[in-house]
Amino acid sequence: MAEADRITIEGGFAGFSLMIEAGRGVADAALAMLKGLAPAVSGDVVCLAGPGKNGGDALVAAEFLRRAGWPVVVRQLGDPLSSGGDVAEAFRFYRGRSEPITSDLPQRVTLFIDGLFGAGLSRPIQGELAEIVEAVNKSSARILAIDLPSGICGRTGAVLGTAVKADRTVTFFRGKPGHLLDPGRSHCGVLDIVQIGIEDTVLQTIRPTCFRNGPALWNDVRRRPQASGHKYDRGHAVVFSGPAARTGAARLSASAALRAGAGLVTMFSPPSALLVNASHLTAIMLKRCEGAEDLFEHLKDDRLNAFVLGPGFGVGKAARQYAELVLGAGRLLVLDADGLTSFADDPNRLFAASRNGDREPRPRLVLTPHMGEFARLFPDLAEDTTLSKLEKTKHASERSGAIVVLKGADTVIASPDGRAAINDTGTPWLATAGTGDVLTGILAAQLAQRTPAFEAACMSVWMHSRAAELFGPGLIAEDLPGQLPTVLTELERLAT
Ligand SMILES: NC(=O)C1=CN([C@@H]2O[C@H](COP(=O)(O)OP(=O)(O)OC[C@H]3O[C@@H](n4cnc5c(N)ncnc54)[C@H](O)[C@@H]3O)[C@@H](O)[C@H]2O)[C@@H](O)CC1
Ligand SMILES: Nc1ncnc2c1ncn2[C@@H]1O[C@H](COP(=O)(O)OP(=O)(O)O)[C@@H](O)[C@H]1O
Ligand SMILES: [K+]
Repeated sequence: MAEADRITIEGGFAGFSLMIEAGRGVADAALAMLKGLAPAVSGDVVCLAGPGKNGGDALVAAEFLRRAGWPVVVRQLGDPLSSGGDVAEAFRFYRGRSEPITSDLPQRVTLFIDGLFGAGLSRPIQGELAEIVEAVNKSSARILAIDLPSGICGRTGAVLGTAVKADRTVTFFRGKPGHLLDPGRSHCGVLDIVQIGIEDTVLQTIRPTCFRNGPALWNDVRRRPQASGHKYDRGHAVVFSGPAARTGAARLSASAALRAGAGLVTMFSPPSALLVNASHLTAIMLKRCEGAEDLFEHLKDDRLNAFVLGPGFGVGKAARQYAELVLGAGRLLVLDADGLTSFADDPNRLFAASRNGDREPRPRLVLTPHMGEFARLFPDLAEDTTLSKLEKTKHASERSGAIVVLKGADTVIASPDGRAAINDTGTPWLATAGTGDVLTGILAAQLAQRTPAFEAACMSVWMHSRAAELFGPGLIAEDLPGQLPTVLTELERLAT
């Protein structure tokens, strides 16, 4: 953002004009929150203004709200005139009441506007400032945060000391990692992104590598059936089944793979589980696979191009051997659950198989850990409290040469080439047994259709989340594949 700001100002746009536009955007969001209330009988709109430009934005917003007829009071931290520059100008722009800030907040407040700290937060909020933040959070008034809820780190989403819990946050130009990563995301409430005069062309200079996950990132490379195509054009996905008592996870994955667009899906099953799998499968094919030699034979069919290993598979030597064989044969592999845990004692063995001797590999391996599984493969990264979830995932991807999908409410997807995406869609109903297995199947389908692996992972996470949103409350893993046709229809509509 500092760079975006600099390029814009260098291009002839005054810094204070950016602040005016930012303050106007905040005032508009405030007016939307105040809609239906009458200024004459409402409590005050209290603008908390910090010492930096975040406070400057608050002062500008305060002036626009005052002009709109609202009873506004500014509670000021520090001396804005001594800050100089745009902040001093903002202070002169504001013509209303201003008092020094204390933890003794006004009694009748309709709305707090939090302009204490934004991108410039440089240390934890402590002492009386922490008391002020706690008092704001405890009040029954609604809270609108400027740029970031004060106390949230924009780079990591972490709470530094304590942080405002906003109902709504207005940020400028683009969202930042701290808006999308927990706990920052939950402190933001509804996120509004307002344009303040910074041109999109600045991105050509800045070349960002981190994105908010969404169709704009990948819908144009999404594969779809061609008019004259046949099923093999859409790839042949394979899911490894676990033993007789643990076959459900692999079937969830396989049915998702078929729904998500793989032309064919085959389950590779140990002999003990053939009967139970056979009694449940229809369009999905079934093959016996007992040990490395069997798999080696099967891999001679080079139409089998994308594999899922892990859901319900069991931890141990078989998983390690199968993963190495599949990668060694140049196939694409989604490794999940038990497949990941099987390499806990020797993650480097997995990373070597992932690179497969290539000097500049195109990733063929996708790892889909939740935080617990991630800690088994990357214990040092998991423990490092200085790293954000985004940074942990990026390091893990670089180290392993694989696409890493670190799951959770704020799933992060990273590629060894440095690109990363944060997903902020989906519902908490996804926190239910087996939804991760469904994700592996959706992913295998995209890989089978030869979508580049990073885009395949991003789109799969998004489709999975969208399926959950469409189903709504009461979701169980089995419900997700049935929503995929609607998700695909929506994506088709967006593409045309
Ligand atoms: N394109 C842009 O970059 C724009 C930025 N704008 C605003 O500018 C903000 C960034 O402004 P600044 O860089 O001035 O930073 P801030 O306004 O976020 O705060 C920086 C000030 O807070 C102090 N501070 C930081 N952490 C503290 C703590 N824990 N306790 C006490 N004091 C602390 C610092 O010493 C410094 O004086 C953005 O968040 C946004 O609201 C807008 O004016 C519009 C344009
Ligand atoms: N609170 C949440 N909000 C949104 N998505 C969630 C939430 N919790 C979990 N998920 C998603 O649900 C899935 C759970 O996968 P996983 O942990 O592997 O479970 P399982 O092994 O039971 O399938 C992941 O895709 C994850 O991102
Ligand atoms: K703020």
